[in-house]
Parts: sequence; structure tokens; C-alpha cells
Amino acid sequence: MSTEASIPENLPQWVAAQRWYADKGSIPRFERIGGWRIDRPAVVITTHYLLDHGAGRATLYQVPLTERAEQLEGVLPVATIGDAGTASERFIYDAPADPAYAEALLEVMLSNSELADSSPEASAGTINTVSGHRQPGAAPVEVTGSHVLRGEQSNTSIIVDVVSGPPVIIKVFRALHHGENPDVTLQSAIAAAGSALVPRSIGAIEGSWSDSGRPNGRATGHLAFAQEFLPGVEDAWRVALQSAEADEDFTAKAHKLGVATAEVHSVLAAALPTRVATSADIDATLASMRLRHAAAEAEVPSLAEYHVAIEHIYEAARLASWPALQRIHGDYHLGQVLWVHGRGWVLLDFEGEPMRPMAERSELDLTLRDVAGMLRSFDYVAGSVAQNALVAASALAASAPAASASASASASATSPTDGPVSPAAAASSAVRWAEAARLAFMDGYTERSGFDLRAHRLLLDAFEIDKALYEAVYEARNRPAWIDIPVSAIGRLAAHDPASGVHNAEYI
Ligand SMILES: Nc1ncnc2c1ncn2[C@@H]1O[C@H](COP(=O)(O)OP(=O)(O)O)[C@@H](O)[C@H]1O
Ligand SMILES: O=P(O)(O)O[C@H]1O[C@H](CO)[C@@H](O[C@H]2O[C@H](CO)[C@@H](O)[C@H](O)[C@H]2O)[C@H](O)[C@H]1O
Repeated sequence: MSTEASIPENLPQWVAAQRWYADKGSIPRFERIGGWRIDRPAVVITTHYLLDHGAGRATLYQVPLTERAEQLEGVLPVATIGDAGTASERFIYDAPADPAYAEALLEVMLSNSELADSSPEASAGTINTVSGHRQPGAAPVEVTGSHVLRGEQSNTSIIVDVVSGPPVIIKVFRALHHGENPDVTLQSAIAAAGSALVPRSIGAIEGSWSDSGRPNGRATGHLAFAQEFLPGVEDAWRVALQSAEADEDFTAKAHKLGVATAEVHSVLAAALPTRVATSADIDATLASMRLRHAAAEAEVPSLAEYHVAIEHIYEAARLASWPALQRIHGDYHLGQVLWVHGRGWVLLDFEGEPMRPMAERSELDLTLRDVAGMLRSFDYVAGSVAQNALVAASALAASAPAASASASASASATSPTDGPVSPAAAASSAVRWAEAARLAFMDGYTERSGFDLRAHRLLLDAFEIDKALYEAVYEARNRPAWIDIPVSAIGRLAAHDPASGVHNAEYI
């Protein structure tokens, strides 16, 4: 990396091994289309915009690196350049692992700075501008250290410790897109409305780069977003899973989650555009559901069994009464919500479904999509508890083969409180747990929004099916062992076929 434009030779291999690299199994073929640079006394921070031509469709990645003459303690370099042991030797790091990067990003945001690219692409006429945006009311911070958040993330988050006040989390978006990133705009709008239902926003950075596919040849999009980090809290998926496994009552929390969800929808409707759903909107929504249905059937052939029932439900949805369209979360599930003691539920990650094109994720939509997402998530808890019980029972049977003959029918898992529980018993208690949680969530939502979910059950069914079809594809691609969870749900939902008359019955 002797000039700003060059990248370390082994960078494609390094990127291929990162969790955020979308085309698993392939090595990227990068074209550097620009970037920007910040110089600090002991470190040079260079952000590269790298277009990957290695996979089917070109994807633009943001790859920030730091270059140092001295090694960073406890951090493995991505590469070393120059002659080892001489004055020319330099260590190249993944910038999020280098505290100098986090500090520089916060400086750019909090001072509303404007930077310009000084790399060779810029002299060829492409000026990549970078601009920081401070959230009104955000105070200056003094950084004391930082580390990368570990976990299965599609972006890279850095936790930054500061001298006073709560830590900060900076999310560095890896795949870049033209246009607003809803994660930034929606959370900033909710925080600006004074709501504590999302973490306090601190600021964001936007960048521009060349894009021959756009009318003016330029694209502009979000590069990073900073907000208050809530330390020591668990996401709702873990809280709910523990509660279901212990067969504890979750209805009060689920009810509060319904209220919080309706509250966030109401803040979004007040702060951002809404519109009455026209017949063109309804047709477009159903057309996109049908496309998703066809794509899911192509990837998961066993879904064909439910084809006709799903079509009937979509047709009934078309004739139903539709509420107004507005901005929504878009990929709402228990993993996107934190339980914070003394504060209650806090919602995160408004970036929308990762498998949906970014431009679509900013379109106005039905709040029922989020409601359906969370209802599906309670069902996932039940499915996951049932699977865990089966796994535990087979492990037990494998470790005690002599007992296995009598144990297999009621193959036992061990309950933390009451001793052995059969997988069938664990599964049915988890189903009851999920049903109660779903009802409580719906009640909380209905009470706060005034929108009676049970009266719109048919429309909600269409959105639940749509989400479950998305999940079937997601699981087929990422976690085949989980695929039965959405597929069984599709079977149950398909049984609500209006042609079967079941809709007269009360169901959840
Ligand atoms: N402000 C925050 N406070 C505490 N934890 C957070 C915060 N933001 C994110 N997290 C944690 O990081 C995880 C991933 O964040 P998320 O926004 O979902 O990133 P991604 O889009 O990369 O999946 C969350 O599930 C949560 O556990
Ligand atoms: O969190 P992401 O934005 O990356 O969302 C994707 O991954 C989720 C899994 O982590 C996936 O969610 C599905 O599994 C969850 C349990 O792990 C469950 O709670 C959700 O209801 C279910 O949809 C999500 O669909 C996908 O977009």
C-alpha cells in the first residue's frame, strides 16, 4: 500500500474469509473505484471502495484499512509490506480493529466535516466527497478505546469507550448502495422525535463514488452510523428462548413489545411520509408477494403442496381493507430488539431484509409486515425449543444406549428445573408458550395503535405467509437444519385457506 490507490495483494483472500462478505465460497475480484484518506501522526487511514466482479452481480464494498510503522498490540495485521525488520516495514490492519479509525469517524461526524478524495481516481475527474452529519444534540466525545463487536453480523460494528457517558457503537456498512440507508434515516428520525424506543443517535457519514449505472455517473450513500451502545443487555431472541425453555410466562413482555412496536409505527407515521393504499399499491404488493412465492417454490420444492391455498389467501388479501402505507422496520424479529432493564424494549437494525434490494427497502409499506415478522419470530422460538429438545434427547440416548429402548418413545431431554422432559412435551409446551406470546403481542399492538389486528387476520395471514416464504429461502441458503420451522408454519397458515371455511374459527 505504498500509494493510496493500491491494496494489499492478499486482500481478496482476507475479504473472502470475512463474515460480511456476501458471496461465500468465492474469492472476490476487486476493482478499486475510489476511496478517501485521513492522516494521523502514527497512522494513515485509507477507505477503499472496491467493486467485486468475482460473483454473479457486481457488489461494492467499503474496506477501510490502517497503515502503521509500529504493530498494534493484540491485533493481527491483514498484511505486512516493505522489508521485514527494516524502516520500510509497515503493518496493515482492518481499520475497525484500530482505535484510531473509530476516533477519526466520530470526529468527522461530530464536526460535520467535509473531506475530498486525493487519490489518482480523483485527479481523473471523480471526486469522492465524504461528509459527516452530527445528530442535533449529540455531545462531543473523547475516545479512550474501542473493539469490534463479535457475532454474526452483515456489517462491522465497533464499540467505542468514551471518557464520560455511555459507550458508542459505530456501524460500518460493508456493502455500499446509492440512496439512504433506512437504518440511519429511520433510527435518526425516531430518536429526533424524542423516543427512547431506539438508542440515541450520534451521527452518520455519507460518501459519494462513481457509478456508471446512474444518470449522472455518481452515487451517494451512507458509510457509517453511530449511536448510543447499551451495554450488558440481551436481545429478545435470547430472552424469549430462555423464557420458553423454562416455560415461563412471557405474556407481559410480549404485550409491552406489541405496545412498543405500535408506538414506533406511530412515531414513524408522524415523522415521515404516509399515503392511502391505492389499488395500484395493493396490486404491486401482491405482485411482489407472488414473485417471492414463485422464487421460494423454485428453491424449496416441497412448498408446491400449499400453492393453491396460498393463492386463495393472497386473493382474499387483495379484497380486504388495507390500512395506510408508511415507513416500517422491514426485517422485524426478536433478534432486532433489546430488553433494557429500567427502559423496556429498544428496537435496532432498521436496515430491512438483507435479501431485498436496498432501493425497495425505503418504500412505504404496511405496518402489518412488521407485525407478521414478530409473530413469525415467536413461532421460531417454539421451533427452536423443539429442535433443541430433540438434539438433547438424542445426545442423551447416545450417551446411555442401554436406556435408549425405553427412553426413545419419550426420549428424554433434561429440564433445568423438573428433570427429564420428552421432546414431544417440550415441543407442545413451547407451542403453547408461543401462542400466548403471539396473542399478548397482538393485544398490546392493537391497544396502542387502535388498529384491531384480529379484525384484519386475513391480511395478516398473507404477510405471515410472505415472511415465512422468505424465511424458507433464507434457511435453505443459510441454515438448512432450520428449514422445517418456516415450512411447517406455511402448512399451518395454508390451512386458513378461505375456501376451506376455517376463517370463521378463532385461531392465532
Ligand atoms: N445500540 C446498541 N446497543 C447494544 N447492542 C447493540 C446496539 N446495536 C447493535 N447491538 C448488538 O449488535 C447486534 C447486531 O446489530 P445489528 O444492527 O442487527 O447489525 P447487522 O445489521 O450487522 O446485523 C444486535 O443484535 C445487538 O446485539
Ligand atoms: O438479523 P438479520 O437482519 O441478518 O436477519 C436475517 O437473519 C435472521 C436470523 O438471524 C432471520 O431471522 C429468522 O431467524 C430468527 C431466529 O434466528 C427468527 O427470530 C426470525 O423470526 C426469523 O425470520 C431473518 O429472517 C433474516 O433476514
